[in-house]
Amino acid sequence: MMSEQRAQGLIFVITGTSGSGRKTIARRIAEELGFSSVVSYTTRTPRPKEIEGTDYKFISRKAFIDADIAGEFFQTVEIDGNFYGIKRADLEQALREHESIYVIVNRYAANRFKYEFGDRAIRIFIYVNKQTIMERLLARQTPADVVDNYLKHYIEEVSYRKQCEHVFENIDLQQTSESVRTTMLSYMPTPAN
Ligand SMILES: Nc1nc2c(ncn2[C@@H]2O[C@H](COP(=O)(O)OP(=O)(O)O)[C@@H](O)[C@H]2O)c(=O)[nH]1
Ligand SMILES: Nc1ncnc2c1ncn2[C@@H]1O[C@H](COP(=O)(O)OP(=O)(O)O)[C@@H](O)[C@H]1O
Repeated sequence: MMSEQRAQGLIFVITGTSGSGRKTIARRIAEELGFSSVVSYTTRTPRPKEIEGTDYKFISRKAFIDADIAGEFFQTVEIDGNFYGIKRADLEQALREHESIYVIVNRYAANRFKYEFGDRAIRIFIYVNKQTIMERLLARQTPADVVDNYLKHYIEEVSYRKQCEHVFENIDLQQTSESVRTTMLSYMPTPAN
């Protein structure tokens, strides 16, 4: 069964509470292990330091809606008036080209991945407590409205951990990255000696 999963490619679905370190951890590990990500499209305004194509593919509402009507999205969600979605073609291409891929999404997309891909979708839930998110974001001069948005969804987001295959509290970044990395590697074929 495991070899079938490998042959078809794995999807690490990184989810959890916003601001908990999902992007930071996923990117560190991906760089090390050579995993590729599928980047979501969004209609939200880019924040300072966000990079087109790396953080998101930023598009207009009209372009998003047109693509949605044309059936181009694997899934979409509306959060605080902004649309987010992963395109089917991007997902299919990534799965063709890479043995393992990852996505960073909220619970709606995580459920969708699980439903569609079953055992090939491994949900990794990363969280920290509300107070810590606030302290970390404020220490990095995150705009107050962004912090508010993150915290507003905390309760609904944190309860999803019970449904995920793996759950990590991100207290120490190095330690969490190591644990997530070990977990991901446990799904990968052992390299031949
Ligand atoms: N369902 C779904 N969620 C997404 C998608 N892309 C991003 N997200 C999640 O939606 C939320 C977007 O909130 P935002 O404030 O923009 O957070 P950030 O982009 O993680 O800093 C985050 O939890 C993302 O991980 C997607 O394509 N589908
Ligand atoms: N263990 C940690 N300790 C302190 N700061 C952290 C830790 N993990 C992540 N961060 C910081 O917290 C902020 C939010 O992380 P980010 O990866 O953007 O979260 P998410 O993708 O879950 O919204 C970033 O500024 C990041 O550098």
